Amino acid sequence: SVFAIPLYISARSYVDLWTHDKAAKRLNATIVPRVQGRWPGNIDIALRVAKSFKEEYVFQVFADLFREYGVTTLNMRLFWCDQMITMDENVIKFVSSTGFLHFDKGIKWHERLDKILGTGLLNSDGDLWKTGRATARPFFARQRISDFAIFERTSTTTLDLITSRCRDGLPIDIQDLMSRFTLDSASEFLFGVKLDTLSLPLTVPGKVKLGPKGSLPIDGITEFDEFIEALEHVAVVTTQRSTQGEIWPLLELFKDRVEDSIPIIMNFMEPIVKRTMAEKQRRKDTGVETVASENVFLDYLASKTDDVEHIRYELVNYLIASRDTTAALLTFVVYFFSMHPAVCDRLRDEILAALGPEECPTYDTLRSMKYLRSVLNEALRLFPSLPSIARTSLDTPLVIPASNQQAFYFPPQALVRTLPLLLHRRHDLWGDDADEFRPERWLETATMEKVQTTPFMYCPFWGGPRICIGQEFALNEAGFFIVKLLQRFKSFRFMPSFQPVGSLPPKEWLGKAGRQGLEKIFPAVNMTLHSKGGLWVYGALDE
Ligand code: HEM
Repeated sequence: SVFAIPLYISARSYVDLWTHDKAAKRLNATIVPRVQGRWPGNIDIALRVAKSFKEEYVFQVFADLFREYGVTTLNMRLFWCDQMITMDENVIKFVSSTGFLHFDKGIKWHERLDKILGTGLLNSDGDLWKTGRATARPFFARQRISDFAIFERTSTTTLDLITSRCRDGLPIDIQDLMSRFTLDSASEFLFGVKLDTLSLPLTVPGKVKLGPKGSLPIDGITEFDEFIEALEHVAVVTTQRSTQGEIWPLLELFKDRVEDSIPIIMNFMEPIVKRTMAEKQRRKDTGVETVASENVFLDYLASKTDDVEHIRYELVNYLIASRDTTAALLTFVVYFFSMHPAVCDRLRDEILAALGPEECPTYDTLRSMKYLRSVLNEALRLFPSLPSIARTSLDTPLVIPASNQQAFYFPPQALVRTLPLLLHRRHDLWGDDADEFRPERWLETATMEKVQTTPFMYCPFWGGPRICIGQEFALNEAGFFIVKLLQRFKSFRFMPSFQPVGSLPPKEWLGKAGRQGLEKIFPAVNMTLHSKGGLWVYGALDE
């Protein structure tokens, strides 16, 4: 029986490949080039991917594989199963948009994430997704998300923290601060609760260690740190599971690695949801028909359903979807300010000309600031907060239009990992300066025309029916914060000596091709993109 297992796997794989080759021929389509590893099941490739995620520049392994095969879509065939990777704008268009109905998140996604994301929007498929999206859509209408009062409160607290550090002549971990800023803003918007994580003790310069994503205090953790650590641990484990492919359940045979984190996250949410449901009941008993607050997502959800568990999951989904993504965008913008002072100056000029040193932006002023939008676009181009988005094809084989007049055969139940990060850096689409941070490109007719005719060459918010529902909210939040930031600070200096040990890019990166040779930080992925060890910067006040 020991020999029967590998024999069965090899035979099944052989039959699969033969069937796919035949089907592709019948449909007059091309087989997606298959990676030829040295070990059975391409186990060497799986190990190479896992190692690269830990040690190399972000998605280096995928970029290398595309280069080695000279293509933009590849089948890695990990553990004898189809696993596509693509940075082809036409394939991404099909998966997200024109062929939307032929894909879902897939069984493997659900195995990895169901325990944490449950019935929430980010995690759902089919009718559950349709209902969740239709329920949430009116809430994200323009008039609700253009109320900037929350951003004003949280921005002021955040800026005061940077100011006080700066007056002491010390740097601050912007990534940590942005996570708190977006968590406090999101929690007010989503649950109507001021979590006020900005008022909890900050990490102290020089007294930090490398955490799962950013910096963690060397000594003692607070309840907030425990919650954040649990959220981050889940992100780390689920990302590792995706790189381990089919074998992750085997590696967790004796212990589910998110088992301890989930109760911490749920216990954090429990009292918030319970309070809202009790308030709903109280209002009902006294004959009040209206919701507690029109502008709070939890109240809105509670008016639509009594399913407490679903509401809890929905909140976790929105919290995860909104916090780290927007925090990543803001972190990378400040990183670029520190690397490109001229961009920071030009943006400051635009802001001060439009609003002076104090006035808060409105929805309309934000729209009118073209350079601000260019800076956000450019940061999301080079560092899309979600650098990889996966889908699985349903039960029918597909013919997918790809670039270069090709049509690819896609087998049923195949995982496809789309890679906006690599797509956004393709020289053939973005030009020879694709790896450079140059917001001016967004003001040039050539770029705008290209993006208009090839919209899927830029998709930081994904596309099609599942495009990010919080896109407007995120751009308003980020735009608002940057305006306030540059009204008070004139420049930022990256302070590598304060980064925790093991978080800086290795010396060998210097001079390497692409962004790898330019980077002063170590960009890494745990669900969302982040800077390993945080981003310690010193802000110079305009005084
Ligand atoms: C810069 C910030 C953001 C970026 C780059 C971003 C990007 C994305 C992307 C790429 C997706 C598609 C993911 C997938 O289908 O697997 C997505 C989905 C989603 N985003 Fe965002 N997002 C951001 C901010 C936000 C905010 C602020 C919220 C909520 C207030 C939010 C809520 C969601 C939700 C609920 C989904 C799932 C939508 C669905 O499946 O129908 N996002 N986001």
